[in-house]
Amino acid sequence: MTTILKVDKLVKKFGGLTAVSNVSMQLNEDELVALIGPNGAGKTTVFNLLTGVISQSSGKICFREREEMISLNNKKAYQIANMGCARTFQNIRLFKNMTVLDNVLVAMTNQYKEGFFKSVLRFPSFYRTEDEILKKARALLAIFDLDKDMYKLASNLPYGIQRRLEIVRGLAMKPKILFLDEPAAGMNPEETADLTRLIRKIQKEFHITVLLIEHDMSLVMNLAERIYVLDQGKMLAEGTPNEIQQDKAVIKAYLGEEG
Ligand SMILES: Nc1ncnc2c1ncn2[C@@H]1O[C@H](COP(=O)(O)OP(=O)(O)OP(=O)(O)O)[C@@H](O)[C@H]1O
Repeated sequence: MTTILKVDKLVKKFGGLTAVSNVSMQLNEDELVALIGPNGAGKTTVFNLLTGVISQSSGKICFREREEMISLNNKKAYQIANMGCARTFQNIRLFKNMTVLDNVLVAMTNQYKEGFFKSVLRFPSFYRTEDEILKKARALLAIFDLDKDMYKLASNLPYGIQRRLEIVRGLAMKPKILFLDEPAAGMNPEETADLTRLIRKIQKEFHITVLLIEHDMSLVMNLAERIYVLDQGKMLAEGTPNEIQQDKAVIKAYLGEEG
C-alpha cells in the first residue's frame, strides 16, 4: 500500500482556542476514508489545513509526488491544487452564472497550459487542444449523467445536481486526492443514495484517493474503508466502520450524541 498523504502532529490555534491538536493521519492510494466527529470537532479546519486554505501552527503535511514525499508546509492553496489535491466545500462554490460545461472547462484549464502566443495567434495546435478539452469535458459530464444539462446555468440546477457538478468539477482537475466536505449536506434520502453510487463510481473509474467529511452515518458506514474520528480537536479513534461502530469512546463522544 502506497501512502499518498501523511499528516504528522498537526496543530492549529485560533487565538486561545486549539481547534486541531496533535492530529496525525495518513491516506493511501485508491483509498476511501471518512473523517467524522461531532460539531466543532475540527474536521473543516483539518480540511482547510490539508488544502492550504489556512496554515498550521505546527506539524507537518507531506504529499507524494512520484517517489518522493513533498512537504506542503507554506504552499499556497492553488499550488496544492495543482499538485493534485481537489476539494469541494460545505457550501457549494460553483460559478453560478456559468453553464455546467463552462464550470468543468474552467477546472480543466490547469491541465492545458497553452503558451500565450499560441493562444493569441490561434496556431492550429491551439484549436486541436481546445477541441480535445471540450471532448474530455463532455465525456466526463456524460459519465455523471450531466451531459443533458450541459448548457444550463449552474444556478438553475436542483441542489443535489449542483453538488454532483461540484464533484465533477473537482475530478476535472485530474486530482490524486479528492476532498469532499459534507457532500450529502442538505440532500434528501434519494439524492444521498445517488451520491453514494457516484462516489463509488469515482473510486472505481478514476483510481483516486477520497477523504470525506460527512455527518450522514449511513453514507459513511456504507462507503468508507477506514474512518478517522475527531473530537474536540484530537484524534479519538481510527479503524474500519465495524471497529468504529463498536468503539466505546466514539459511541460516547459521537454516536451517543445521536441516540
Ligand atoms: N477562523 C476561525 N477562527 C476562530 N475559530 C475558528 C475558526 N474556524 C474554526 N474555528 C473553531 O475551531 C473549532 C473547530 O471548528 P471546525 O469548523 O473545524 O469544526 P467541524 O468539526 O468542521 O464542525 P462542523 O461539523 O460543525 O462543521 C470550533 O470551535 C470553531 O469555532
